[in-house]
Parts: sequence; C-alpha cells; structure tokens
Amino acid sequence: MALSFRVCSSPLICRATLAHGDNVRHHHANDAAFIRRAADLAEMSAGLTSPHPNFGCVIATSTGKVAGEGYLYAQGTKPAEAIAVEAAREFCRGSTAYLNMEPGDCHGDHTAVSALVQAGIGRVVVGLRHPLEHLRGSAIRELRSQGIQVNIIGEDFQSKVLEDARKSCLLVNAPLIHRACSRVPFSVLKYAMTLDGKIAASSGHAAWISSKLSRTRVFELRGRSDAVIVGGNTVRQDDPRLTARHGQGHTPTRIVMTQSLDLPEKANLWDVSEVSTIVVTQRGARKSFQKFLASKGVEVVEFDMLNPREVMEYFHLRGYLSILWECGGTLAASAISSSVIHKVVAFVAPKIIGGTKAPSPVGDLGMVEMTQALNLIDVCYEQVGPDMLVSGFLQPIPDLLPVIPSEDATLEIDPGFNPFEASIIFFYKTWDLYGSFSNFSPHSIRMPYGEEKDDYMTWSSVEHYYQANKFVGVENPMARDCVERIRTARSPEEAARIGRSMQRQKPELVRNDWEDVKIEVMYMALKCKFSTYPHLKSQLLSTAGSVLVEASPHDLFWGGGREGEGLNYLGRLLMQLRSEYLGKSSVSAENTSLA
Ligand SMILES: NC(=O)C1=CN([C@@H]2O[C@H](COP(=O)(O)OP(=O)(O)OC[C@H]3O[C@@H](n4cnc5c(N)ncnc54)[C@H](OP(=O)(O)O)[C@@H]3O)[C@@H](O)[C@H]2O)C=CC1
Ligand SMILES: Nc1c(N[C@@H]2O[C@H](COP(=O)(O)O)[C@@H](O)[C@H]2O)[nH]c(=O)[nH]c1=O
Repeated sequence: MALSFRVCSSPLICRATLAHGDNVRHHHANDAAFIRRAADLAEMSAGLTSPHPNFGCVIATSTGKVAGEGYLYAQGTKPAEAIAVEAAREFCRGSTAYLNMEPGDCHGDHTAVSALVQAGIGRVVVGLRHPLEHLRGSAIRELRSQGIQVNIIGEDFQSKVLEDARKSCLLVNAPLIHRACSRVPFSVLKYAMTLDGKIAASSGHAAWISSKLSRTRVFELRGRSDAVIVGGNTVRQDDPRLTARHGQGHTPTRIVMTQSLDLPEKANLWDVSEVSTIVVTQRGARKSFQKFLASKGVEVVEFDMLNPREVMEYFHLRGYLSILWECGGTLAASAISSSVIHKVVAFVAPKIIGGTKAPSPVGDLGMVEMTQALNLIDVCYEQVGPDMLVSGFLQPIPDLLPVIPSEDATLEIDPGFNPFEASIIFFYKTWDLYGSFSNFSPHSIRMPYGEEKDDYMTWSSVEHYYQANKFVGVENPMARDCVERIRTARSPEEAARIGRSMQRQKPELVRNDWEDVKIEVMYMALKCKFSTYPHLKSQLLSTAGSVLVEASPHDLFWGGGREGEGLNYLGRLLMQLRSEYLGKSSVSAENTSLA
C-alpha cells in the first residue's frame, strides 16, 4: 500500500490523519532500523566462509526491544532465523522478525520458516524477496499460509526511510542478485593510486602506493570474493601472492588472464599448497608451459576468444558469485569496455610519483570528450589511515521489482509449462534448483565411523563424511585429528578445504585403499542422505527420465567438466540410486563402470 497525502478540509479529520501519519512514520522508522540491522548482521560472515547468500534476522518485541539476532555463517549451517529464535526464547511469541531477505529454504525442509512459525512469531518484515526464481516467494507464501502477517518492503509499504533500508538489503546480496539477473559474477575493480593518478612508477614498481591499513582492507575484500584476477603483466611485474592474509577465513581462487602465456617459471601464484590458481589463456598458447603449470597443480583453461566477458561467463557457470579485479590499467580498460565491472574501489594515497609513462588505473576506453566519462553512482568516501577510499557503482544493482515470474506464476500463465521437462538436469551450487543433489547440501547423515561398523556418528553433510573417510583407519594420531577436524568443520566448504589440503600436503595420512573405495563411500553416503530425507528422495525420483550431471567444470571425476569431458561420477551415482529406488536396479556402486 503506497502512502498518499491529501489536503483536508475538516480540522478533526486533519488531526486524526496527522496522528495516523505520525504513527505510520514511527512504525516505518522502526521497521527500517531493524531491517538495516538485519542487513548488517547478514554481512557478518563476509570473509570467513566462501561467498554465499547472506541472511540476517532480528527479532523485536512489540515494545521495540531487540530480543534475538542471528546470521548465516556459511551455506548449510543453521539459518539466521533459527539462531535469532533460539536467542529470543520466550520473547518470540507475538514479536516481529526482520529478515533482510526471504529465506531460501532451498532444500524443501523449511528450517527457517518452521523456526519462526514454531516460535510463535506474529509478524515478519522482509527486506527483499529471494532473487532466485525457483525460491522466490515460496517462504513468504508458507509463512502467510501459517497465519503470520508478512510485510515486504517496497510491495506492502513504501517510504523514503524504508526505501533506504531496502537498499542496504540489495547491497548486502548484490552478488546473488547479479547471479539471478545476469550471466556474469559481480565484479569489483580495486586499485591503489597516487594523488597524481599513477598505479606504479614509470619503472613499473608499485610496492607500495597505499598504506598498510589500506592493504589490510584489501585482504578483507579478497576474503569476500570467490576469486581475485590479474593480467599477465601484473604477474611478471609484481609476482603477487593475492592471498587474504587475515587468518583462518576464506581464501579466494587466484586467476591469471594471459594471451601469450609468456609467464615466469618461478612465481608465487604457482604455489598452490594453500590456494588454487587458474590460468585462463588463448587456445593453443605455449603448450609446453601449460604442461609445466599443470605439473605444479595450476589449472589452465583455454578460450577460443579470450576476453573479460567470455571469462566471466565461464566463471559464472562455475558458480562464482563475486570476483575482485586487481589488475593493471590494460586489463581493467578491457573489462570496463566489456561491461563486466560493476563496482570500483579506489585507494588514493597522498603521494606524487610523476612520470609521463607511469601507468594509470584504467587504460584506453576510446573516449574523447568528458561528456563520455562514466559516472559512478552511490559514491562513498572514507578515510583509511592516510589514504582516501573512494568507491561507487559503475552499474546499478538490478532491482528485482517488478517481480520476476516464479515457477508458480508461470504455471498460472501456462499450465502446460513443465519445470522438469529438461532431458539433462545440471546441478552444482546448493542454492540452485537441484542444489540438494550436491554433496555440499546441508543435510546431515548418520553413518558408521571407521572400522567399528555399529559405531554411528552424525556428519553435517555428505561432503564432511566423504572427506573424513580419506583418513579413516590410518594408524597415525594426525590422521585421527584430521578426521575430527573435518567432522567438526563448520561448513561443507571448510570440510572440503581441510580434506583436500591435507591430502595434498600429507599424502601419507590418506588410507591406502582410498582410490578403490571412494565411489562406494560416496554411494553409501548418498543413499543415506536420500533415504533420510523423503523430500529429497521425491525430488530425485521426479527427475526420472532425465540425465543428471554435476555441472562442475573443474572436478573431472565427480563432475561433468566444461565440455562434457568429465566422468560425472556424482551424476551417475545419483542416477543409479534413482533407478535402485524405482526398483530397476540393485547393483552397488562398485559395479558402476567407467565406460
Ligand atoms: N597499484 C595498483 O593497484 C596496481 C598496480 N599494478 C601495476 O600495474 C602495472 C601493470 O599494468 P598492466 O600492464 O596494465 O597489467 P595488467 O594486469 O592489466 O595485465 C595486462 C595483461 O593482461 C593480459 N590480458 C589477457 N587478456 C586481456 C585482454 N582482453 N585485455 C587486456 N589484457 C589482457 C595480457 O597478458 P599477456 O601479455 O601475458 O598476454 C596483458 O598484457 C605493473 O607495474 C603493476 O605493478 C597492477 C595492479 C594493481
Ligand atoms: N601496489 C599496490 C597494490 N597492488 C596489487 O596488489 C598485488 C600484490 O598483492 P600481494 O602480493 O598479495 O601483496 C599486486 O599484484 C597488485 O595487484 N594494491 C594495493 O592495495 N596497494 C598498493 O600499493
């Protein structure tokens, strides 16, 4: 309902309308403040876990007191709403829950919604509908069907103060919103320049322009990104590490974009013991160097047309939500021209280096008049130590109003629409439509531990169980410690990170028969998961007739690869399980052939 202001002729009505208006404004200010707080909370896990949809929840009593708060730590961990409900305890009854975004509940278990319903929450205020089409509106419908009053900012009520609060909800999930609306990840171009606009001296030397404090902020920015990208020249000139040196948090993948592949043999980026590196290059470039990189554990991806757009579309398909560009001006200009940069973050240091040949942050864009200049929007200025941090958007965050038609809405328009019609079903990221097929989906399983077949334990996800099994039964305290670290990892991503890095760094801790048993281990875990959760089993059965492919372009064993070159073992095991459920097969995973 939009607010409207009318001219009154009756003083009585006028007073009443004014009083009502004051009341409405007061409510709006309260709602806006709590929604902004929910958005702030949603950002609390930034840099600690890999980028994921950000959720925050505030529960406020009818007197306007905060009774409980929560935020999602990582994909698959306890929902923000459930944490806030636990904190607010008996104060939940009749209170209002403020959510920056509609809960995803992407696995059909409605944990977030159930927590609110069971706690007796009276009203829910939602900052933003879920941006992904297959999730959009479903939690809101569910809450309403349970008798809870749900107000959506921008739909059920509007005002300047609420609009600002809604903007903070858009900002905190900008990468996810971009994922929903475009085919490229959310990209931030970051650079440090002197007051005279140089990113290095004429010699190319650039360490350092910005202060230590500013560079610490860069580590935080890296921690919030799925990947950091640079061009070939920056690798040759700086030999960067591109790590987020801020403790135990998330470390982004490093990406190098190079046409020539004329890169040094010795480079910090080729050390992949802690973080992986992907080199994207022109098809056919320096095959011998490609082999060298592969021997170092660096992944090389060839492109027929190496340009920022193709590269970003590729990483979008790989599930990347956000990319930090830390390249020089040459690649930055190319990326801006290709319209893949959404935000710019510039650290301006109070230094002058001069030099007509010293590089600047953005190379040639082909513009000749100031009227052609790109204007940043929503610009922010912040002093960081001696430097000034200027940031702003090159493209607005796409607003999802008016509503993108959901599956239900499409069905209403076209009853012949069949969402399950596709003959190949791809799944990968847990928040996607078939995300619950992923090992990383937040479904815990109870499985035996080690040799003691009747000693059952709960594992937070299939991935936890799978990774831990690499080290099970090995007579070494470090192996046992590894299993425990994986078992207690706070997210499937963490479990995978520990399992993979320990396997790389300490191969002697991996059980001898791992290669022989890993498929069976995975199959048993999947079987347990789909048998434990009836809604997952139904979803799996609903795909009957379709080929299931894990759309992981880099895992060529479990995934299908970029061009179908992967073995797609995860897809195969799921299809095998499906046919077992349908009574067509009772073969075990051991019999799954490589053919
Ligand atoms: N102060 C700061 O914030 C930063 C400063 N720097 C400084 O900048 C200087 C390097 O700048 P610059 O030369 O611009 O480095 P870039 O990081 O922009 O690298 C340019 C290279 O990127 C590769 N590339 C691949 N595809 C493309 C494409 N479509 N368009 C453009 N480039 C592509 C090419 O590599 P190839 O030649 O291998 O084919 C090209 O030579 C260094 O002195 C470095 O210290 C760098 C980053 C940040
Ligand atoms: N010179 C410069 C930056 N340069 C960027 O940082 C990279 C080096 O990262 P690392 O090896 O991880 O420390 C370098 O290659 C370039 O991308 N960044 C800044 O915040 N401030 C600076 O003054």
